[in-house]
Amino acid sequence: MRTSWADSVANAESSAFATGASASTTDTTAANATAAAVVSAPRPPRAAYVPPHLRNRAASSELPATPSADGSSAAKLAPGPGAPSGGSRSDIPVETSGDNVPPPVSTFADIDLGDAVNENIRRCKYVKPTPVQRHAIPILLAGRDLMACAQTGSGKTAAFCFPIISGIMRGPPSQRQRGSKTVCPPALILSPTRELSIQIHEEARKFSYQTGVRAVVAYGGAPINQQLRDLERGVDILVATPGRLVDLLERARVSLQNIRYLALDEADRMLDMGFEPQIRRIVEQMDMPPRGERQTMLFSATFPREIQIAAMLFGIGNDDGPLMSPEPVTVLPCSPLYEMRLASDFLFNYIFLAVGRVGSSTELIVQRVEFVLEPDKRSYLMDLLHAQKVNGAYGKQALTLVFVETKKGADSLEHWLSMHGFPATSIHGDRTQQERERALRSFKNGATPILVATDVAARGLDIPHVSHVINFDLPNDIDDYVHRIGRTGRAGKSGLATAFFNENNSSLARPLAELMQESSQEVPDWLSRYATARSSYGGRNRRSGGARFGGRDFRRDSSARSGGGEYYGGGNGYGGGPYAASGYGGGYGNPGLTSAWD
Ligand SMILES: Nc1ncnc2c1ncn2[C@@H]1O[C@H](COP(=O)(O)OP(=O)(O)OP(=O)(O)O)[C@@H](O)[C@H]1O
Repeated sequence: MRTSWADSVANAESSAFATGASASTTDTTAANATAAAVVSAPRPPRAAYVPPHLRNRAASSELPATPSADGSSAAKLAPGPGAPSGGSRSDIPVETSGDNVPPPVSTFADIDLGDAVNENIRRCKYVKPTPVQRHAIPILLAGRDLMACAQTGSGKTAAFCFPIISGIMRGPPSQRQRGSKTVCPPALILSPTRELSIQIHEEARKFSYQTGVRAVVAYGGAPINQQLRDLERGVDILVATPGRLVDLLERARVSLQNIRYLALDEADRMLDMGFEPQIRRIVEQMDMPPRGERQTMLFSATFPREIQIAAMLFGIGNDDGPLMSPEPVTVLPCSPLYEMRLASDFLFNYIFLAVGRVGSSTELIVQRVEFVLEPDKRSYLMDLLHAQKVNGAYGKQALTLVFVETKKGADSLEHWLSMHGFPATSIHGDRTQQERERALRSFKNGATPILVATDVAARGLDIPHVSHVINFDLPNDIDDYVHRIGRTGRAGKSGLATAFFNENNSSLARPLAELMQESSQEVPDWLSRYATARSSYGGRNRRSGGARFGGRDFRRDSSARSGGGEYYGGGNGYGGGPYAASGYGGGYGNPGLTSAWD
C-alpha cells in the first residue's frame, strides 16, 4: 500500500516537473478514515485561476500601470525574457498605492543605477528586472519609503540593494567619527537570521563589486573580533542581525547617526514580538535619524494585514497627517496591533507595493497535503525519499528540505535518516554557528542532500536545487508555511512541497485550503472538510484572511470604514472585526466576502 502510494507520488512528481502542471493529491486510507468523521462538505470546484486583485474586475493587460487619482494602480506585467519567467503564466498582478507613485521600468537600461552597478547586473546574468524590481527600484531611487510585498524567490534582495548601492555611490563619502573606532555607515540592512544576513551580505558584495561601496556583515554566534576588524576597514552597508547590532551599538563601535537607508528584510518577522524590543531600540532609541530624514524600506513575501492597517490608522507620517483618527485604544504588547504600531513608527509617506505573482509564481510550487498520523510520519517520509531516490525524479543535484517543529525533533530525525542510509544534516537554534554554517554548506554542495530544519531556515534562504520541501511538522501559522515552501520554486524554477497534516494541524486547515486554492492547487476533499468544519465553529488561524501575497493598501479604503475603535474592541481574534466584516478579511471560499485583493 505504502509503496504504491510512494510510487504514485514519485510518478506525479516526474510528470509535474515535466509538464509544469499541478499534480493531484492522493488521499490515504488514514485520511479517508479520519475525514469521514469530519463534517462532510461538497468538494469545491476547481475554478480557473483569477489573480486575487483582479477578481470581480474586468481583466486588463495594459502596461504600464496607470496610477489612479488616489495614486493607486493595478496592472498585469509580463515577465519578459531574461527575468525569472513564472513558467506557464505570463500575467502578474501588481498593485501600487500612495502619493505620486513613480512609474515602473521595463529594463535595467531604463534605470540609472550607474555603470559599475550595471556591469555587476550583467555579471549576475540578470537580463531583465523581475516585477518587484521593476516597480520597487524606481520608487526607491525617487527617495520614497516603501512597504513591498512580493512572493518568495522573486528577487527582493536586489530590489533594495541596487538603489541603496546606487544612492551611496552618488552621496557623500562615508564618515567616521574623528579619533574614534566608531563607524557610521549610511545604510543598514536588518534580517532575522544569521544565515540570511550572511546571504544578503554576499549578494550586496556581488552587486557592489568595484563600486567603492563596502558591505560588512555582523551576526551573533560568530567571534565579534573578526567582525570588529572588518568594520574598522570601513563600512557603507552594514548587514546585521538585530542582537549583534545592539551589541555593537552598546560597545560604541557602530553609530547610526549617518543612516540614510534602512532596509528590513522579512519585515513582518522583524516587527513581530520576538524582535520588537531590539528593533525599537535600534530604530528609535539610538542615534538613527528619524523617519522622513532617512529612507525606510520594508520587504517581505507576507505582511499580515494588521501591519497594513497600522499604516492607515496611525497615519505613518503622511504629509497630510493621519488618514483617520483612531479612537483612544489600549495596545497590548502581545498583540499584532503592537506590530502595527511598530510599522507605523518607521515609515514616512510610504508607497505600498504588492506583487501577487512574480517571476517565480507560486503556482510553480506543486503543493501536496497528505494525511499522516504522528506515529506514521517517519515511514511516510522514508517512502517519499525512497521514491525520489529510485525514480531519480529530480536528477543528481536534487536537494530536499524537511521542516520540523522542534530542535530536538530535528536532531532525532537527522539521526534516524542517517541510520537508514539517507545522508542528512540539520540546522536549528541549538547548534553552534559553526555547525549551522557547515550544515548549510554540506547541504548546498550535495554532500548531505537532505537538510532537516526548524524555522531558522524558513525565510529568505536562496539555495539552488532545492526541489522538494517537506513539512514533516506543519507550522501553526500559514505565513510560516508560505515562507517554508518558498525555499523551492525560486527564480522561475519548479518545486514540490509536501505537507504531513493530521488532527494536530486542524487550525491550519482553512488558511491552508484557501492558500492552495488561491495558487491553483488541488485541495484534497478531506482537507476541504476539515476547513469547513473548522470555520463552522469559528476557528481561524491568526493570519487567515490576511494578505499573504501582498493584499492591498488599506489607506485606499479608509472611507469604507467607520473607525478604528471597533477593531480593537472586537476581541474575537484577528481574522474578525470590522475589516473582515466589510470584506477585507474574506478570501477564497466565502462568496459573501471579497478577497483582500479585490
Ligand atoms: N533580475 C533577475 N534576473 C534573474 N534572476 C534574478 C533576478 N533578480 C534576482 N534573481 C535571482 O532570483 C533568486 C531569488 O532572489 P531573492 O533571494 O532576492 O528572492 P526573495 O524575493 O528575497 O525571496 P524570499 O522571499 O524567499 O526572501 C536569486 O537566486 C537571485 O539571484
